Amino acid sequence: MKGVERYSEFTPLVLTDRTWPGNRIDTAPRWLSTDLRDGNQSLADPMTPERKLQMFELLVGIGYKEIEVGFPVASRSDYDFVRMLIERDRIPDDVSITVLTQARDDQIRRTVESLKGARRAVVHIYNATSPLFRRTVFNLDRAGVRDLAVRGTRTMMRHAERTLPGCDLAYQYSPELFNETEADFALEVCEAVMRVWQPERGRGIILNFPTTVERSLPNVFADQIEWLHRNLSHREHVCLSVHPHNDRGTAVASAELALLAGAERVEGCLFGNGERAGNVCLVTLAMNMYSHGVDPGVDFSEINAVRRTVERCTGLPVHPRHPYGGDLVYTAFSGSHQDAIKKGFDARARQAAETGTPPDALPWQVPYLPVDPKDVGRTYEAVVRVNGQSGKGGVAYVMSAWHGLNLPRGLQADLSARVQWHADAAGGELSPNRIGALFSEEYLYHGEPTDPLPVGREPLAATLHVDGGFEVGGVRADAFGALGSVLSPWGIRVDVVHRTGRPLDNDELTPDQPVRSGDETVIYAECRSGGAVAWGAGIDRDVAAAAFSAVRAAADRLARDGHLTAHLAAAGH
Ligand SMILES: CC(=O)SCCNC(=O)CCNC(=O)[C@H](O)C(C)(C)COP(=O)(O)OP(=O)(O)OC[C@H]1O[C@@H](n2cnc3c(N)ncnc32)[C@H](O)[C@@H]1OP(=O)(O)O
Ligand SMILES: CC(C)C(=O)C(=O)O
Ligand SMILES: [Mg+2]
Repeated sequence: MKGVERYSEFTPLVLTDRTWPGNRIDTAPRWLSTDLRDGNQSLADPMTPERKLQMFELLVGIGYKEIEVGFPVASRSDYDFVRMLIERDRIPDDVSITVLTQARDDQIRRTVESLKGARRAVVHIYNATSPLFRRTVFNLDRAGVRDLAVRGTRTMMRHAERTLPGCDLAYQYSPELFNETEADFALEVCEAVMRVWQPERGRGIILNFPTTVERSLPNVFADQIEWLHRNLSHREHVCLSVHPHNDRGTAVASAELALLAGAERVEGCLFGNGERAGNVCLVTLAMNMYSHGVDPGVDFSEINAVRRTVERCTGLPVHPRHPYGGDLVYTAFSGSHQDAIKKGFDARARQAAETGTPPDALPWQVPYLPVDPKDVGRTYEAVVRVNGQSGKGGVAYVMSAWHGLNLPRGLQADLSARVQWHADAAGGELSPNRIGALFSEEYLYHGEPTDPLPVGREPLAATLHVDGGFEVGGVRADAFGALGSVLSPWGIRVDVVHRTGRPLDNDELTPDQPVRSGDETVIYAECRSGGAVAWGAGIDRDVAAAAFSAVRAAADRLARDGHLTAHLAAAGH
């Protein structure tokens, strides 16, 4: 690509004895949501006070205990929002709010004032430390930039002592552009800040290391974090926090590798809102942990509701492919995915029946679905959607999940071919209702139950597949004999009776016009005559009527194709 020569490789810190690759994430970190600060400051139309409050309440409801609520000196409304939370007592006792300020005396004073009356709070000061910013933004050398941080910390402490008596106040410092700062200088600034703050038991400090503009591979960031983790003094009183941005699309990986490397706290936004390509997505991080069996300590069991509120507050849509929360992330359109998903659900139903364990209590092992959609409040119906790329597994899934019908394998293939033809012709997706209607048109008998069978030239033999138990004449009968006797007056030879699989749980059926409505017996008839094969289905509370309808539907199809027997005529039908 033209212009590539204007860019240079990022020069990584060389840490040859790194240990983080062998570590595991087995507990949740401290989370901080910066939706109301970094998220908000990146919006063309910042949130109104009402939306900020909705967002704040959403975050509290999800379980976040540390929430950055704004940059009070940025605007009157930012300041007033902080005041409103405090004065109207909207902050739960176990939640700590954070406010951000530049390392400038006037700003710090006003920021501290915004917290008057708060029971618990964090003042967060930042200044850039990287060579580019030292040169371009501040026109200061290393010592000058270090002094900005030191002076800011002093100003904050002095002012807080007078202004915030009785507030359980914590301090956070961020060397902005940490990832582009020489490691020794980032450490020097943090150590200088700590000499002022004097961390000790009960008086910790949060040192927050941002990839303000993500520039390197995540493993490089992890090396930087492990180096700090080893070299920071007062380590037991330092909460080592990270604040990844997503400019290279690897913010989640940066955060996760940083946790392996010693980070204890992560700052980010829901669905990755935030400056440019966003802050790290807190939903993805939490759900990645959850899907490994680690409780993230925050609750996304109603992910659609969370998404709707975030979209309303930010005015930004969540992408349909966004991990865990997008509209399409639990949906397969393609045949081989659908086949595997259906088999996974079938295996789960079998395992539940065999072990007497409720399906929800079984370990989650369904192909192509990294988490159980129900765990985030999504449904099973949408995991399969059918278009021209779908196969028989997908069609069978729709018939089972939406219509309560477990089609035998041969019928799955037969219906699938028809569905595919229609999907291709229509050029898009076929809805479950459309597939149900197709099934009904193709395989159900819609005439009078007493209509005679059509007359053909060859004998008619039927293999019957029965879904649901049945009785004949009030007696629970042997399936083969019973159905044989039901159909023999019609001159139909019943070869074999199979049982099809158990339908999915009824609560997985939607009330939206399913083909099967209740406790009927369903019989599928695979009828052969003169080498031709056709399928029919019958659904009825009366097993004889179901069997007749199924065979009759199949016979109609054979007759249309000219294959039915003279022997039916000879039998008087
Ligand atoms: C990576 C991040 O997300 S950082 C957070 C960014 N968020 C925001 O900036 C949102 C809120 N900001 C604002 O509303 C405004 O920028 C204000 C109110 C904070 C400050 O406004 P102003 O003083 O009018 O202007 P501005 O932001 O351009 O200030 C730039 C000055 O601050 C200095 N400065 C910038 N950042 C810092 C910092 N962290 N610490 C100390 N000084 C800083 C600059 O060097 C510059 O100084 P100069 O005027 O001597 O050249
Ligand atoms: C204020 C700091 C932490 C920040 O948002 C960043 O560097 O991205
Ligand atoms: Mg940021």
